[in-house]
Amino acid sequence: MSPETVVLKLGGSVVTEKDRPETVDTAALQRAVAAVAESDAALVVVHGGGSFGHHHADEHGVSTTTGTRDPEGALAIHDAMVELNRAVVEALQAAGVAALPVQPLSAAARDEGGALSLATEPVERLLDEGFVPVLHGDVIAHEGEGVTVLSGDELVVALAPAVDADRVGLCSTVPGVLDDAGSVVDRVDAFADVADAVGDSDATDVTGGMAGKVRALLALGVPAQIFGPDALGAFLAGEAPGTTIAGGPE
Ligand SMILES: Nc1ncnc2c1ncn2[C@@H]1O[C@H](COP(=O)(O)OP(=O)(O)OP(=O)(O)O)[C@@H](O)[C@H]1O
Ligand SMILES: C=C(C)CCOP(=O)(O)O
Repeated sequence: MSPETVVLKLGGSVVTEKDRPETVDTAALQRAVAAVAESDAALVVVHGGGSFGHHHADEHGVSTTTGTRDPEGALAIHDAMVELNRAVVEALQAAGVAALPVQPLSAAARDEGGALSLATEPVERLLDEGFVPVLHGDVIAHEGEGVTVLSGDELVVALAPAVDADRVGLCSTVPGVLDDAGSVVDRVDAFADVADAVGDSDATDVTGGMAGKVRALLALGVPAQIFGPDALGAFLAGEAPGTTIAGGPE
Protein backbone atom coordinates (compact mmCIF):
# COMPACT_ATOMS: atom_id res chain seq x y z
CA MET A 1 0.00 0.00 0.00
CA SER A 2 1.40 3.44 -0.88
CA PRO A 3 1.91 5.79 2.07
CA GLU A 4 -0.69 8.45 2.74
CA THR A 5 -0.02 11.99 1.56
CA VAL A 6 0.00 14.59 4.31
CA VAL A 7 0.30 18.36 4.15
CA LEU A 8 1.72 19.65 7.42
CA LYS A 9 2.11 23.26 8.46
CA LEU A 10 4.56 23.99 11.22
CA GLY A 11 3.37 27.27 12.68
CA GLY A 12 5.85 30.08 12.79
CA SER A 13 4.87 30.43 16.42
CA VAL A 14 6.13 26.88 16.99
CA VAL A 15 9.50 26.98 15.23
CA THR A 16 10.46 30.53 16.23
CA GLU A 17 10.36 32.61 19.35
CA LYS A 18 7.57 34.81 18.05
CA ASP A 19 8.25 37.77 20.35
CA ARG A 20 12.02 37.92 19.64
CA PRO A 21 12.81 39.15 16.11
CA GLU A 22 14.44 36.55 13.86
CA THR A 23 15.02 33.92 16.51
CA VAL A 24 14.60 30.22 15.76
CA ASP A 25 13.24 28.19 18.68
CA THR A 26 15.88 25.53 18.19
CA ALA A 27 14.55 23.14 20.83
CA ALA A 28 10.99 23.32 19.47
CA LEU A 29 12.23 22.92 15.89
CA GLN A 30 14.25 19.86 16.89
CA ARG A 31 11.22 18.28 18.59
CA ALA A 32 9.07 18.90 15.50
CA VAL A 33 11.76 17.57 13.18
CA ALA A 34 12.15 14.41 15.28
CA ALA A 35 8.41 13.73 14.93
CA VAL A 36 8.53 14.35 11.16
CA ALA A 37 11.53 12.03 10.79
CA GLU A 38 9.49 9.20 12.35
CA SER A 39 6.67 9.54 9.81
CA ASP A 40 6.11 7.13 6.92
CA ALA A 41 3.85 9.58 5.07
CA ALA A 42 4.62 11.33 1.80
CA LEU A 43 4.93 14.77 3.33
CA VAL A 44 4.66 18.33 2.10
CA VAL A 45 5.82 20.71 4.81
CA VAL A 46 4.82 24.37 4.99
CA HIS A 47 6.00 26.76 7.66
CA GLY A 48 4.80 30.16 8.75
CA GLY A 49 6.53 33.41 9.49
CA GLY A 50 6.83 33.58 13.25
CA SER A 51 9.34 36.21 14.31
CA PHE A 52 10.96 36.24 10.84
CA GLY A 53 8.26 37.24 8.32
CA HIS A 54 5.60 38.97 10.42
CA HIS A 55 7.96 41.42 12.06
CA HIS A 56 9.31 42.63 8.67
CA ALA A 57 5.89 42.63 7.03
CA ASP A 58 4.51 44.73 9.87
CA GLU A 59 7.44 47.16 9.62
CA HIS A 60 6.75 47.68 5.90
CA GLY A 61 2.97 47.87 6.26
CA VAL A 62 2.38 44.75 4.15
CA SER A 63 -0.44 42.26 4.74
CA THR A 64 -2.30 39.73 2.60
CA THR A 65 -4.36 42.58 1.12
CA THR A 66 -2.18 45.70 1.41
CA GLY A 67 0.92 45.55 -0.72
CA THR A 68 4.16 47.39 -1.25
CA ARG A 69 6.10 48.45 -4.34
CA ASP A 70 9.25 49.04 -2.31
CA PRO A 71 11.72 46.41 -3.59
CA GLU A 72 13.93 46.67 -0.51
CA GLY A 73 11.00 46.13 1.83
CA ALA A 74 9.78 43.18 -0.23
CA LEU A 75 13.26 41.66 -0.24
CA ALA A 76 13.63 42.11 3.52
CA ILE A 77 10.44 40.10 4.12
CA HIS A 78 11.39 37.44 1.57
CA ASP A 79 14.98 37.14 2.83
CA ALA A 80 13.82 36.68 6.41
CA MET A 81 11.54 33.85 5.30
CA VAL A 82 14.27 32.24 3.21
CA GLU A 83 16.57 32.33 6.24
CA LEU A 84 13.96 30.59 8.40
CA ASN A 85 13.26 28.12 5.59
CA ARG A 86 16.95 27.25 5.41
CA ALA A 87 17.00 26.56 9.16
CA VAL A 88 13.95 24.26 8.82
CA VAL A 89 15.31 22.43 5.76
CA GLU A 90 18.74 21.94 7.32
CA ALA A 91 17.24 20.63 10.56
CA LEU A 92 15.08 18.18 8.56
CA GLN A 93 18.01 17.01 6.43
CA ALA A 94 20.17 16.54 9.54
CA ALA A 95 17.45 14.18 10.85
CA GLY A 96 17.51 12.17 7.63
CA VAL A 97 14.46 13.75 5.96
CA ALA A 98 14.87 14.39 2.20
CA ALA A 99 13.78 18.03 2.56
CA LEU A 100 14.21 20.62 -0.21
CA PRO A 101 13.08 24.27 -0.27
CA VAL A 102 10.37 25.62 -2.57
CA GLN A 103 10.00 29.40 -2.63
CA PRO A 104 6.53 30.80 -3.32
CA LEU A 105 7.79 34.22 -4.55
CA SER A 106 8.86 32.44 -7.74
CA ALA A 107 5.83 30.17 -7.96
CA ALA A 108 2.71 32.12 -6.92
CA ALA A 109 0.74 35.30 -7.65
CA ARG A 110 -2.58 36.94 -6.82
CA ASP A 111 -5.09 38.51 -9.18
CA GLU A 112 -6.81 41.84 -8.46
CA GLY A 113 -9.38 40.17 -6.21
CA GLY A 114 -6.61 38.49 -4.19
CA ALA A 115 -7.23 35.00 -5.61
CA LEU A 116 -4.08 32.89 -5.46
CA SER A 117 -2.51 30.93 -8.27
CA LEU A 118 0.32 28.58 -7.32
CA ALA A 119 2.46 26.51 -9.67
CA THR A 120 2.23 23.17 -7.89
CA GLU A 121 3.99 20.96 -10.44
CA PRO A 122 7.44 21.30 -8.83
CA VAL A 123 5.95 20.26 -5.49
CA GLU A 124 4.07 17.31 -7.03
CA ARG A 125 7.16 16.13 -8.88
CA LEU A 126 9.46 16.50 -5.87
CA LEU A 127 6.98 14.46 -3.84
CA ASP A 128 6.80 11.77 -6.56
CA GLU A 129 10.58 11.59 -6.52
CA GLY A 130 10.69 10.95 -2.79
CA PHE A 131 11.55 14.44 -1.57
CA VAL A 132 9.83 16.45 1.14
CA PRO A 133 9.13 19.90 -0.34
CA VAL A 134 9.32 22.61 2.31
CA LEU A 135 7.40 25.80 1.43
CA HIS A 136 7.04 28.95 3.47
CA GLY A 137 4.89 32.03 3.83
CA ASP A 138 6.32 34.70 1.55
CA VAL A 139 5.62 37.86 -0.44
CA ILE A 140 4.12 37.34 -3.89
CA ALA A 141 3.10 39.55 -6.82
CA HIS A 142 -0.44 40.90 -6.41
CA GLU A 143 -2.20 42.60 -9.33
CA GLY A 144 -2.63 46.32 -8.54
CA GLU A 145 -0.85 46.09 -5.15
CA GLY A 146 2.81 45.34 -5.83
CA VAL A 147 3.54 42.40 -3.54
CA THR A 148 1.44 41.17 -0.62
CA VAL A 149 2.00 38.51 2.03
CA LEU A 150 1.10 34.91 1.26
CA SER A 151 0.42 33.00 4.46
CA GLY A 152 1.41 29.41 5.06
CA ASP A 153 -2.24 28.69 5.79
CA GLU A 154 -3.16 29.75 2.24
CA LEU A 155 -0.38 27.55 0.90
CA VAL A 156 -1.79 24.55 2.75
CA VAL A 157 -5.21 25.14 1.19
CA ALA A 158 -3.72 25.44 -2.31
CA LEU A 159 -1.40 22.46 -1.95
CA ALA A 160 -3.75 19.91 -0.40
CA PRO A 161 -5.89 19.36 -3.53
CA ALA A 162 -2.86 19.60 -5.84
CA VAL A 163 -1.10 16.69 -4.12
CA ASP A 164 -4.39 14.90 -3.38
CA ALA A 165 -3.68 15.04 0.34
CA ASP A 166 -5.26 12.40 2.56
CA ARG A 167 -4.80 14.56 5.65
CA VAL A 168 -3.92 18.12 6.55
CA GLY A 169 -2.47 19.30 9.84
CA LEU A 170 -1.63 22.68 11.30
CA CYS A 171 0.69 22.54 14.25
CA SER A 172 0.48 25.76 16.26
CA THR A 173 1.36 26.66 19.85
CA VAL A 174 -2.22 26.20 21.04
CA PRO A 175 -3.72 22.69 21.46
CA GLY A 176 -6.54 23.55 19.02
CA VAL A 177 -9.23 26.17 18.50
CA LEU A 178 -10.22 27.33 21.96
CA ASP A 179 -13.76 28.32 22.96
CA ASP A 180 -14.63 31.29 25.22
CA ALA A 181 -13.90 29.18 28.28
CA GLY A 182 -10.48 28.15 26.97
CA SER A 183 -11.43 24.54 26.15
CA VAL A 184 -10.43 22.91 22.86
CA VAL A 185 -13.34 22.84 20.40
CA ASP A 186 -13.64 19.32 19.02
CA ARG A 187 -14.98 20.19 15.58
CA VAL A 188 -15.75 23.32 13.54
CA ASP A 189 -18.24 22.98 10.65
CA ALA A 190 -18.77 26.69 9.92
CA PHE A 191 -17.00 29.91 10.89
CA ALA A 192 -20.08 31.01 12.82
CA ASP A 193 -19.46 28.12 15.28
CA VAL A 194 -16.38 29.89 16.67
CA ALA A 195 -16.69 33.46 15.35
CA ASP A 196 -16.97 34.94 18.86
CA ALA A 197 -13.98 33.00 20.22
CA VAL A 198 -11.34 33.19 17.51
CA GLY A 199 -9.16 36.23 17.03
CA ASP A 200 -5.78 37.48 15.94
CA SER A 201 -2.48 36.12 17.17
CA ASP A 202 -1.09 37.29 20.53
CA ALA A 203 2.18 38.14 18.77
CA THR A 204 2.93 40.37 15.75
CA ASP A 205 1.05 38.63 12.93
CA VAL A 206 -0.15 40.13 9.67
CA THR A 207 -2.15 37.14 8.45
CA GLY A 208 -5.03 36.86 10.88
CA GLY A 209 -4.01 34.43 13.66
CA MET A 210 -6.49 31.70 14.48
CA ALA A 211 -9.43 33.40 12.73
CA GLY A 212 -7.49 33.42 9.45
CA LYS A 213 -6.55 29.79 9.93
CA VAL A 214 -10.12 28.60 10.52
CA ARG A 215 -11.44 30.57 7.54
CA ALA A 216 -8.70 29.18 5.27
CA LEU A 217 -9.21 25.57 6.34
CA LEU A 218 -12.99 25.69 5.98
CA ALA A 219 -12.37 26.28 2.26
CA LEU A 220 -10.59 22.94 2.02
CA GLY A 221 -12.15 19.76 0.58
CA VAL A 222 -10.66 17.44 3.23
CA PRO A 223 -10.86 17.71 7.02
CA ALA A 224 -7.93 19.43 8.71
CA GLN A 225 -6.60 19.25 12.26
CA ILE A 226 -5.32 22.14 14.34
CA PHE A 227 -3.23 20.94 17.27
CA GLY A 228 -0.29 21.83 19.49
CA PRO A 229 3.36 20.69 19.30
CA ASP A 230 2.84 17.87 21.82
CA ALA A 231 0.33 16.25 19.45
CA LEU A 232 2.46 16.38 16.28
CA GLY A 233 3.66 12.77 16.67
CA ALA A 234 0.09 11.56 17.22
CA PHE A 235 -1.15 13.44 14.14
CA LEU A 236 1.61 12.01 11.98
CA ALA A 237 0.83 8.54 13.34
CA GLY A 238 -2.73 8.85 12.00
CA GLU A 239 -4.65 10.23 14.97
CA ALA A 240 -6.92 13.30 14.86
CA PRO A 241 -5.80 15.46 17.81
CA GLY A 242 -6.96 18.99 18.62
CA THR A 243 -9.72 20.57 16.57
CA THR A 244 -11.09 19.10 13.35
CA ILE A 245 -11.97 21.78 10.78
CA ALA A 246 -14.58 20.06 8.69
CA GLY A 247 -13.85 21.73 5.33
CA GLY A 248 -16.02 21.38 2.24
CA PRO A 249 -18.56 23.96 1.04
CA GLU A 250 -20.01 26.15 3.85
N1 LIG B 1 -10.03 30.97 19.87
C1 LIG B 1 -8.70 30.81 19.71
N2 LIG B 1 -8.16 29.59 19.88
C2 LIG B 1 -6.82 29.40 19.75
N3 LIG B 1 -5.94 30.40 19.44
C3 LIG B 1 -6.43 31.64 19.24
C4 LIG B 1 -7.83 31.90 19.36
N4 LIG B 1 -8.03 33.22 19.10
C5 LIG B 1 -6.83 33.75 18.83
N5 LIG B 1 -5.86 32.83 18.90
C6 LIG B 1 -4.44 33.11 18.67
O1 LIG B 1 -4.04 32.51 17.45
C7 LIG B 1 -2.69 32.06 17.60
C8 LIG B 1 -2.39 31.02 16.55
O2 LIG B 1 -2.24 31.70 15.32
P1 LIG B 1 -0.81 32.08 14.77
O3 LIG B 1 -1.03 32.70 13.43
O4 LIG B 1 -0.01 32.85 15.76
O5 LIG B 1 -0.17 30.62 14.68
P2 LIG B 1 0.93 29.94 13.81
O6 LIG B 1 0.37 29.47 12.52
O7 LIG B 1 1.47 28.90 14.71
O8 LIG B 1 2.03 31.03 13.56
P3 LIG B 1 2.43 31.76 12.18
O9 LIG B 1 1.23 32.55 11.72
O10 LIG B 1 3.59 32.61 12.54
O11 LIG B 1 2.77 30.68 11.23
C9 LIG B 1 -2.63 31.55 19.03
O12 LIG B 1 -1.31 31.53 19.54
C10 LIG B 1 -3.49 32.58 19.77
O13 LIG B 1 -2.68 33.67 20.17
C1 LIG C 1 4.74 37.13 7.11
C2 LIG C 1 5.02 36.28 6.19
C3 LIG C 1 5.92 36.69 5.11
C4 LIG C 1 4.51 34.89 6.10
C5 LIG C 1 3.28 34.62 6.95
O1 LIG C 1 2.93 33.24 6.95
P1 LIG C 1 2.04 32.68 8.16
O2 LIG C 1 2.84 32.82 9.40
O3 LIG C 1 1.77 31.26 7.78
O4 LIG C 1 0.77 33.47 8.22
